[in-house]
Amino acid sequence: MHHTFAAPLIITGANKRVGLALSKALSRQGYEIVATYRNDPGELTTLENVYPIQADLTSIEDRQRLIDQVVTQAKSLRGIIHNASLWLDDSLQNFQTMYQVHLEAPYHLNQALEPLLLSSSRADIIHICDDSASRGSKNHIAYAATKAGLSNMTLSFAERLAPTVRVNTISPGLLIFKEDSSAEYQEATLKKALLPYEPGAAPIVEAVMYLLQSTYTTGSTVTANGGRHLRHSKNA
Ligand SMILES: NC(=O)C1=CN([C@@H]2O[C@H](COP(=O)(O)OP(=O)(O)OC[C@H]3O[C@@H](n4cnc5c(N)ncnc54)[C@H](OP(=O)(O)O)[C@@H]3O)[C@@H](O)[C@H]2O)C=CC1
Ligand SMILES: Nc1nc2c(c(=O)[nH]1)N=C([C@H](O)[C@@H](O)CO)CN2
Repeated sequence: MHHTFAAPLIITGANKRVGLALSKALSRQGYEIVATYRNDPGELTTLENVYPIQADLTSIEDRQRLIDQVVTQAKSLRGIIHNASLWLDDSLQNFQTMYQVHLEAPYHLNQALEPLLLSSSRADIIHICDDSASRGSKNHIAYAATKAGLSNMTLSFAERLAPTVRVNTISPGLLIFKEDSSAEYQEATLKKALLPYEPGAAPIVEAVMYLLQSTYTTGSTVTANGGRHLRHSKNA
């Protein structure tokens, strides 16, 4: 990245699915985007005002390289959207990996980039979590626990960085099925919400657009779960 930024937005895990939709929508709104990816930048290289940077967020060295690049080439920081994530089955190894991606990386980046965030006239940190953080998930215990930790960090960073930096959680239910998810799994999942359809990235894009322009919201959670939290007899 040899570009000098005024005040970019960092989006992690930006090369596919929700992260890519965010990069497209926000760059179209005029934001400069630093878009991190792990393996393949994909379409990111074709987007105007989007600057891909490779970083495996489980690696402290990769994260430090990302931080050093941003600090060197940006005058301030409009914000950080922590989207990168892995939805892994339960195992100790997977717990450690999701801890690194969902907790250690956001903590590391928020702390290290605090001076750049505070030098902005207005900055936002957005933690993309999961509805299961507030109710648990018997088949994804480690995933839900690490997402719950990320949601808790919203409270601490919101208090620490106010009023210049707003810090909020987005708590989605279903967004986009994995390509290999079965028809049976998809049917069962859709029935769990009052709004029984796969919404795609739109709930996140809508919530991010709201938060980036909000005047009085910090330390809060924007829930976009299709009513998943309500028990409803017809599909219970
Ligand atoms: N999809 C859904 O239905 C739901 C999603 N969410 C949350 O919404 C967000 C977006 O979801 P979705 O688009 O499905 O996410 P994905 O599972 O598609 O992954 C998002 C991105 O995270 C990146 N990533 C994974 N591990 C690492 C790593 N070690 N270092 C750097 N990047 C990494 C992936 O990169 P790579 O290309 O290398 O894999 C990918 O680009 C996530 O935070 C997710 O937890 C919450 C509820 C439901
Ligand atoms: N990083 C990811 N997190 C989650 C995903 C995903 O694909 N990547 N998917 C889900 C499920 O769709 C769930 O919301 C419904 O079964 C959860 N988190």
